[in-house]
Amino acid sequence: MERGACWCASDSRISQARVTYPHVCLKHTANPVLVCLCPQVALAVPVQFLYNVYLHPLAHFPGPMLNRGSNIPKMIHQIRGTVHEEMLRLHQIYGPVVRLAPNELTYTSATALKEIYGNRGGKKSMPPQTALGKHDKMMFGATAFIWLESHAEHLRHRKILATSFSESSLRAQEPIILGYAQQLTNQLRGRAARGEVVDLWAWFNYLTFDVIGDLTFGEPFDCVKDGQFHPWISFIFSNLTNMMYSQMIITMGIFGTFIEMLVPKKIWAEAISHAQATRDKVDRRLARKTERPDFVTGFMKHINQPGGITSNELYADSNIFLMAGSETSATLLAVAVYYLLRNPQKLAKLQEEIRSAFSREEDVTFGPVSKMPYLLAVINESLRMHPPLPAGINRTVSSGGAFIDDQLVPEGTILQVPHWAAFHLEANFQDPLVFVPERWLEACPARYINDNRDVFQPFSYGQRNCIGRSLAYMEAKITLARLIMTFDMELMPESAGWNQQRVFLLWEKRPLYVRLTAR
Ligand code: HEM
Repeated sequence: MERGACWCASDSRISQARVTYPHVCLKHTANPVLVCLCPQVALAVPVQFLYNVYLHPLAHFPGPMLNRGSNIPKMIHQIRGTVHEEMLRLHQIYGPVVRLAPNELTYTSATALKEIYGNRGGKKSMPPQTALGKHDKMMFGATAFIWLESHAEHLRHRKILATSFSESSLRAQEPIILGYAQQLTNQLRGRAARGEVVDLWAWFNYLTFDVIGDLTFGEPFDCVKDGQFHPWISFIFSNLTNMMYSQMIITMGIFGTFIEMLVPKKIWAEAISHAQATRDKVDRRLARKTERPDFVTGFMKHINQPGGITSNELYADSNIFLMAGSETSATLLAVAVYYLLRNPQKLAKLQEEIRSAFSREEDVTFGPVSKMPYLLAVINESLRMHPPLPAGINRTVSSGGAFIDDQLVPEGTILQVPHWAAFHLEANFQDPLVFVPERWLEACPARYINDNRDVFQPFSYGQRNCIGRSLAYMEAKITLARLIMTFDMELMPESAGWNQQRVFLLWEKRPLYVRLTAR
């Protein structure tokens, strides 16, 4: 194609240009393309905007005019990492339902939460945004169960995988968790003895990644032992950020496809080599005949059996275990430590509960810690203050539409209950910005008695809620109790505002600097 020539000039030029699109377009023909498209775009954009604001089926839902007309305001906040704060601000102004973007509504009521994520009393449940899993097939030959649109298919996976997350499986897995928790305190004891300040955010990630890696693949990643991140973790982190961009691209429709074509080849190559490494690890685990109680032991007999799951499906599901089960749990632990160190009276209460119950760290096991009310209250309040998935999970209204809080929402609308915003609204929680574990105690102070506990679903709700919820509580209780048992902790001044983080699907990763003193 000649430099400066227009694609619209002839059909053959169009097809030629499309074949070599990324190079031709970016280096030589960007201006002519824009020249050709400009009049149409210039006309289409305001027409679409006016349609969205005044004639769209969601036109009567409240929200700022710019959000009602265009995806751009939401995207700006997503790119800046402030979408969670923006959703809180909008709900404070407009109430429990807000039109965040032309085709998106966000809700903060418990009734809406049940309708959006729940089983809807026999009506068709709402599927997740399945397009996010569209690259799974290319990487693993199957889509991970979390993205499956069909509820029947999701349920087939879920029933089989759930055997590895049952109470009895958890009890069998406890020694693996205890082993890593012990390794963590040993490592930290060494650093405390040398007077080093440690980044507990990183150490919690080492721990949770080791635990989930070991339970998924039956072999260690040795992050805690080596005191450093495994390259696998950086891939997961960058993959999560990519998912946020994918989500944005999907909402852009045809423009999204255009943008997707510009993704550098290096990113695809990295994703494919990561997928290969996942497959190799799963294959090694399947070839190993062991009764060690990891996830695979629980569902081994269903793999490649009629009505079971195929090994391709297992590759994709294993990838999800790693992504869903490591960073989320590390966030919870880091948040709990941060808020305890900022609130010495609450820390003292927890120290009293734990230190009066045990005389040695080795005695801190799940049985006794699962009966500690203040420890549970601290964990729940940490999940409220800083939910690991701050922006909520999207669902799409299925055929026939849905009645939510007495209003009809048409088919195809994207919905969510944004966790951070819902948990920080004064309409839902008294003193929402204050860390008050007592609100979760049975003997709840009168001031907090009317808190809207039903909207507090940090692990989501319904058939697709978090399968690893009990595992996450177990890991958090054991690790936190062992830390409190073993060390006194002091927050370093450079981490004083650690909770002020941006959100890119998950929270921005920032070091949590703490000085530990062994007791
Ligand atoms: C504090 C820690 C955690 C939090 C806050 C959390 C939260 C969530 C949320 C909000 C969902 C979305 C459910 C939905 O789509 O409605 C989810 C799904 C999921 N989580 Fe977790 N999670 C945590 C820990 C874990 C752990 C330890 C695992 C262990 C492997 C895990 C595995 C999964 C899986 C596999 C799904 C998909 C479930 C499905 O589609 O049926 N999560 N989690």
